[in-house]
Amino acid sequence: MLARALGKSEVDAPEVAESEVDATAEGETSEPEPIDPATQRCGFVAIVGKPNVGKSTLLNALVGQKVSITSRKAQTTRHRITGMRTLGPTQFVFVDTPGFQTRHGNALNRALNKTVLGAVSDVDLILFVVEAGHFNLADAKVLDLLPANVPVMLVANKFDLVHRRGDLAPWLRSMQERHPFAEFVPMSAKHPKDIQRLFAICEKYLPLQPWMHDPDDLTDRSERFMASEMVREKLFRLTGDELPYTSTVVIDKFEEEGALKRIAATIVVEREGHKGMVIGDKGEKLKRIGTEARQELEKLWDCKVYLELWVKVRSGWADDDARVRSFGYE
Ligand SMILES: Nc1nc2c(ncn2[C@@H]2O[C@H](COP(=O)(O)OP(=O)(O)OP(=O)(O)O)[C@@H](O)[C@H]2O)c(=O)[nH]1
Repeated sequence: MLARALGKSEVDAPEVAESEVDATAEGETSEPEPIDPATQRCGFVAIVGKPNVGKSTLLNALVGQKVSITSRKAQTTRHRITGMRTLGPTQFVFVDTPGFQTRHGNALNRALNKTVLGAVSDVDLILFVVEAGHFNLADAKVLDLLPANVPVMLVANKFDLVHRRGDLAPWLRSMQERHPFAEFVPMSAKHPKDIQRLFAICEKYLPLQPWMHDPDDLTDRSERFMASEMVREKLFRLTGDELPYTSTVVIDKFEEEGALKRIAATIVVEREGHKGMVIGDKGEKLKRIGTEARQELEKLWDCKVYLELWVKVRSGWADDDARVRSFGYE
């Protein structure tokens, strides 16, 4: 009840709606009553924001723990979907926005921004995530790119880090002047109660239409994609800020032998110096990236994984349109 705690009059923000959506475990009992298609809601929700504001944490919390259990279904919609969640009569389909890159105008950034713009232009709702109480040029650049015809909800995340909550009211008021936000939601992506409240607020923005996916589905991403994302996550987590975002991961081999998956992946970096950062002293960094990614994949798929990692330098790949495409960015 964070928005409520702040009070509508205090922040002069649009009313926060209550609804019957139940994101608790009881809401997902194994044999729920069938929902009449005439009362079903289904729609696309995009999560955008500058790096590090908590988008991934939020998405994982919204989709639930099983986000990474992949089905083998081919992509059937016009969006790149990262996850979905069906609660009560409503199916929330979350679409991928690979991060707005506003720093450089190279081919990779152009491709990413195009994908992002394509992804958000025809969704039903955009969650614009910022850190509660903060707004800088990087946030403004993302906000500037958002289409005018889609409702945008301001998610003021990391509310738990705001010590003087009264200070947030003037900040929220100043945010109202920046964009005609549909709602203001101070919250913490790490608090399940806030996630439940966010579902309830989002629900009414999704159109009344039959579900597009099985209510038990959580993602339609391939296992191959999940493997490259997992390596990428460990790569960036373990190299910190030193490694430029232009580094990427390519899956060279993905084979299944009974209960074993054999994966070979290449981490592609731009400079010889970056290669050293990834490999680390006596190869210790690369080994750790591999071990951590493998352990998580094993947990995810509940099977043995053999993961082989390579590092290659492809100088200037982020500036080369054809190469960007060859690495899977449209
Ligand atoms: N205290 C607090 N920390 C949070 C919250 N949400 C996310 N974080 C932390 O913020 C950091 C960044 O979170 P991510 O989810 O990786 O952020 P992101 O926006 O996806 O980042 P990029 O992938 O760089 O775009 C992580 O250390 C999270 O644990 C929150 O509500 N409260």
